[in-house]
Amino acid sequence: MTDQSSRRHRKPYRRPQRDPVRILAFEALRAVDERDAYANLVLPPLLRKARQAPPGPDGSAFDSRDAALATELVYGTLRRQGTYDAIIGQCVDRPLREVDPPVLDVLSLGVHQVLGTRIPPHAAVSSTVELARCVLGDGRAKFVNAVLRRVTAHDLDGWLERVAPPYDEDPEDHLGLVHAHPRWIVSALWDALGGGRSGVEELLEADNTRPAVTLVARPGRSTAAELLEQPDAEPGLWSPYAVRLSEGGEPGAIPAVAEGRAGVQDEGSQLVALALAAAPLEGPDRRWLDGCAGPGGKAALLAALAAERGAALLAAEKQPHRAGLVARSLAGSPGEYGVVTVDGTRPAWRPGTFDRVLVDVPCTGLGALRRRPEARWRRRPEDLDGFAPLQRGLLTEALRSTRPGGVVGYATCSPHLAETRAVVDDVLKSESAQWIDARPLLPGVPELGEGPDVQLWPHRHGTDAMYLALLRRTG
Ligand SMILES: C[S@@+](CC[C@H](N)C(=O)[O-])C[C@H]1O[C@@H](n2cnc3c(N)ncnc32)[C@H](O)[C@@H]1O
Repeated sequence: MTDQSSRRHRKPYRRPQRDPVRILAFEALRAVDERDAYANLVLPPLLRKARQAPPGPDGSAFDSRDAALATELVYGTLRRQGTYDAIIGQCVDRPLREVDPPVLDVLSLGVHQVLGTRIPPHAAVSSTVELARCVLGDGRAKFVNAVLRRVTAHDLDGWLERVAPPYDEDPEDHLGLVHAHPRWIVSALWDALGGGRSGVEELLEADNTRPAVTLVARPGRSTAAELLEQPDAEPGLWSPYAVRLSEGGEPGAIPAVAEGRAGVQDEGSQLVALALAAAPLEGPDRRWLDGCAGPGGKAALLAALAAERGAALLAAEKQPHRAGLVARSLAGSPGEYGVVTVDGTRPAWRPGTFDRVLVDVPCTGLGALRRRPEARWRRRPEDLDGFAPLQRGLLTEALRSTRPGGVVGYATCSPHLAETRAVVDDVLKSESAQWIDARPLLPGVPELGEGPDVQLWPHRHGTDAMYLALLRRTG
């Protein structure tokens, strides 16, 4: 064949089509993968930039439907990463670790569209191949095309039958692959929840569902009624100060939120602050401490509650920049308050200074997996060992900072038993304190277990899985 005839038969070159939604989703995945960024922090500026960009060649601008699709693609792909990796592993002829990370990100985005959305498979494949041509080049786009065609051979259930062991053979691995959680997290959640298969499946599914945006009307500064004037606003489920925005929207644009009279806060966090404030107390009730205050959500609610009864709140935080966030969150609080940068395991105040103390300690965050789609794949069981001494140290000093008869709330945003009951039980071996039954202090909230501590759950209460133990200082 002459040069001329081969040229005649070659397909004419066609430029790849740039799809701003998929390019944005790819950029977000790269940031999460390369820089260990959090998707919930990376996405908003990318979406803002896309909205401000000039319209494309066809005259279309990036609108709210594009933003919703990009968000769903990023969150869905990250959340199901472990399951998608197992499926991709069956469709490539080499170990996954030998596939370049950007190629794997494009493949995962494609698999999510094929198996996890209503986008028709052929459209999912062709849009992913176009994305690959834009961000990886034509050569690697061919590889993406070949792999995704293999993925389209089955639907998600078909693939799960192939990659997950039967439940009876290995329940944790089965549930981990079907509901996209690492095995060790399935085990830990199951231990904390107790019970049989259906409860843990409901919990794992709830972790895969994005939560509604919940607002708190800070008492004395705003009211739920004011927030309910927003379109798509509904009363919260348990907290009298909570309002849910079913459409999410832009909470920062609501005047009460912009002015700090209200905030964005999960109802579980609201309940923790409300229960601590409602715990019965004899004697003075003037000095409150939030010993782990950053970024200041619970501190702002506590400050408002303290102000209503003439008490003062000290908000302590070890990290200077997070102490700055606390100061911002408390700005405009009506009562007396202070913010200090301090290590709560070596406090600067005298023992027995406070009447009520909250320590909402650093933890694995396994109770908030629905908010952080990538977190479950990043956490390691060894992380628990890192938090253990700090959690014990902070609770010990919180008790020592409290006067006899005063109340301490120990809270975590993790239901892992090593971070909840085990910490409290250990500290009670050396500190003088007794349990307070926290359940009556969350009025109307069902299924709080046998007490005296409480564990909230996304699938039961629609909240993050917050844990709260209330203790009274006795000596
Ligand atoms: C789970 S967060 C608290 C969330 C906060 N209560 C809220 O509702 O916004 C734990 C906080 O404890 C802080 N922290 C970590 N070690 C600390 C220490 N030794 N002393 C005081 N704060 C500490 C972390 O920087 C982090 O801001």
